[in-house]
Amino acid sequence: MKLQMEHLTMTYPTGKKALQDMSLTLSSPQMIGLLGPNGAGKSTLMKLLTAALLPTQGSIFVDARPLAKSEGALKAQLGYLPQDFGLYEELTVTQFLDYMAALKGIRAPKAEIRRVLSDTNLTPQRRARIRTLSGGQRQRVGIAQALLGSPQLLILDEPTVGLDPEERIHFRNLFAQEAKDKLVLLSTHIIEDVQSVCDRLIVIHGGELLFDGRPEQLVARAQGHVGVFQGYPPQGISCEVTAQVNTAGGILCRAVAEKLPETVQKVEPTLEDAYVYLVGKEGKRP
Ligand SMILES: Nc1ncnc2c1ncn2[C@@H]1O[C@H](COP(=O)(O)OP(=O)(O)OP(=O)(O)O)[C@@H](O)[C@H]1O
Repeated sequence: MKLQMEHLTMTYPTGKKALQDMSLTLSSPQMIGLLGPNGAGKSTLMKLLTAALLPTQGSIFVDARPLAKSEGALKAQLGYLPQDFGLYEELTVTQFLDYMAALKGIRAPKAEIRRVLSDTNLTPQRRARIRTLSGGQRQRVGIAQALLGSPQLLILDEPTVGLDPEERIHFRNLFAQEAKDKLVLLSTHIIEDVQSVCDRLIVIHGGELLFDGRPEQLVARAQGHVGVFQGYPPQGISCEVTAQVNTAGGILCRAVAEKLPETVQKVEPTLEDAYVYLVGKEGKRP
């Protein structure tokens, strides 16, 4: 599957320009992490790709056909977890998945529901009413409905929100497994979610594309811009602290900056440092 976005612009009726002239091509199999600060335009991009919104300018092609002409075909291959999805509070988990399976036209729903319940560790809750579930369990129901029918395209808007660290690792591995033969696009604020599993990262900020490439290419951009300060960085140095630790010798701060003082010990950037460096630099742009 190939999704092409050409010069996509989305301006909401309020006048807010949420995406500006975005051109990207996504092809399967691949797991792509979509990163960006709050309000960057990640959900807007995902809504455009799932035809939940129409762009004000630009075009989307699905396997070289315009999205407007292939919407039915796209939806048949799509598993989508929106950021705010409505759950039917009075249904049990199985009833809800059964309903979603019917909407998706899945032929043997029972076996498929059993599979997604097991993949999302929800088998023990299968008979629980949705209103009785915890936040993390509700999120897993959302993921389960996206996985129904093994769609070729998975679009997951912040799938790990509300999940505990153990569950996050489980889902990270599950999505990576799915991406072996599918196209998986997931948005997140959590760098660890994309660190070891995504082949490709797309970073957007203020509706514009800041970076598109492999994680190690993003890391390379921050080389020479990450240092460790003994104590807090002195006043007057424009930098962003990405970590701090208490040691026997006092506090050590890890910070990224466009220009570090000569005396600071430079260290290898992590992906998180590189992301903070990229987004911070953009935020300071006049
Ligand atoms: N329906 C809407 N009407 C007007 N403006 C909107 C609408 N939806 C989103 N926006 C604005 O568009 C911009 C991009 O929003 P979007 O939800 O796509 O960002 P995001 O990257 O997903 O943010 P977050 O990480 O906080 O979920 C924001 O400034 C937001 O306030």
